[in-house]
Amino acid sequence: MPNDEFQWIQQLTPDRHVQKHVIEGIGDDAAVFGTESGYYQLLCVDTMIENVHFKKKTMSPEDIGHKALAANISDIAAMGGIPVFYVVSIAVPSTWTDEELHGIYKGMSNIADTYQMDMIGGDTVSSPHELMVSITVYGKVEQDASLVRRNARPGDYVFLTSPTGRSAAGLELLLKKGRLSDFNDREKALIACHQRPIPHVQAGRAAAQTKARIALNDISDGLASEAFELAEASNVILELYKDQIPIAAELRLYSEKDCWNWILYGGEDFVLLGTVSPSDWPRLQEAMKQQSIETYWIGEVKEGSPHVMLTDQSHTKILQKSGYNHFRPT
Ligand SMILES: Nc1ncnc2c1ncn2[C@@H]1O[C@H](COP(=O)(O)OP(=O)(O)OP(=O)(O)O)[C@@H](O)[C@H]1O
Ligand SMILES: Cc1ncc(C[n+]2csc(CCOP(=O)(O)O)c2C)c(N)n1
Ligand SMILES: [Mg+2]
Ligand SMILES: [Mg+2]
Ligand SMILES: [Mg+2]
Repeated sequence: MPNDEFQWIQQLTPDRHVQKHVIEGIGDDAAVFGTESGYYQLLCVDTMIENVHFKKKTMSPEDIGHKALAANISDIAAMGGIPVFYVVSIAVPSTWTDEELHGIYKGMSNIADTYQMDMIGGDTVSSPHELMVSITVYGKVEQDASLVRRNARPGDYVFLTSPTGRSAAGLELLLKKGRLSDFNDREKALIACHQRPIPHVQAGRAAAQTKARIALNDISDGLASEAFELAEASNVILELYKDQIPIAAELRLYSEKDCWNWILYGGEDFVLLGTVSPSDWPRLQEAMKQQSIETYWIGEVKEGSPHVMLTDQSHTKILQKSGYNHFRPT
């Protein structure tokens, strides 16, 4: 732990901002920024805590910083937005070194640079046991775009912007062997999905730019759970076709049971799950393709009381809303 809170804050203060709307960044009682006309403002917060979201065994300090910000950027992506600023709250136990904390901030600033985001504030406290990092992200989206969860309608198609399940498979490898063990290239790819997820900002932007009625959600708690959230918010049924759900090449080696467990319930994929009308689907696919993003058609929206169904050949079963639940961790 650093030996002076205030010196530490001073040394992590950026000396310039990329975003021109910052009026006051770190150094006063609150950050001050202007807004742009024509945009709605987006605000979200997500928290990561040691032994729940990461362990020293599973993630390096830089991974922790990267993923904490990536998870928040992913929520902005799920609204079709552009991430702009962030503020960081960190609770630090005495066992974490200056160098490790520096690593966390380096992980954040590296991914922030990718999206030209500025850190404009935060809060620092000590913690008796575990490290916690909570990031609040501010973003913006054009006022004529609307990608809210309640947008799904019967007859819509259900799509995914990438296969799911790799992060959970990577986590299992890390929990078994630890991040400093030897892994083959396939395992390394799975581990990277867990440690350094890439938020689907370009996919969200492409969806927003179609101006179509699209419901969008990012996958943090698992495909089944997030599909259920779309169903509930829109008061519809989502029917997913098992043979249309993409299986990542890196997962094909594992047992059917493990593979489908990760795909449906694993979580922390940070890819996007959405619905769109059949008439807007070709336009959406084209907009995605122009950004070199593949979209996977995985099902249809049906009328009825909200739930998620998984159809395999002609056999249909109801998918439970299982996946990650903080009050019911497995
Ligand atoms: N403790 C809380 N107090 C107030 N609102 C909350 C609280 N926790 C969650 N919410 C709100 O509930 C909604 C769902 O939150 P949730 O955290 O499940 O979504 P998410 O951030 O997309 O998912 P995840 O946290 O799994 O990445 C959001 O609108 C969020 O702002
Ligand atoms: C050490 C360790 N054990 C378990 C997990 C799995 N995990 C933790 S939180 C979460 C859901 C997303 O979080 P949130 O809902 O807070 O966004 C998942 C899938 C992990 N990452 N590390
Ligand atoms: Mg959340
Ligand atoms: Mg989300
Ligand atoms: Mg969650």
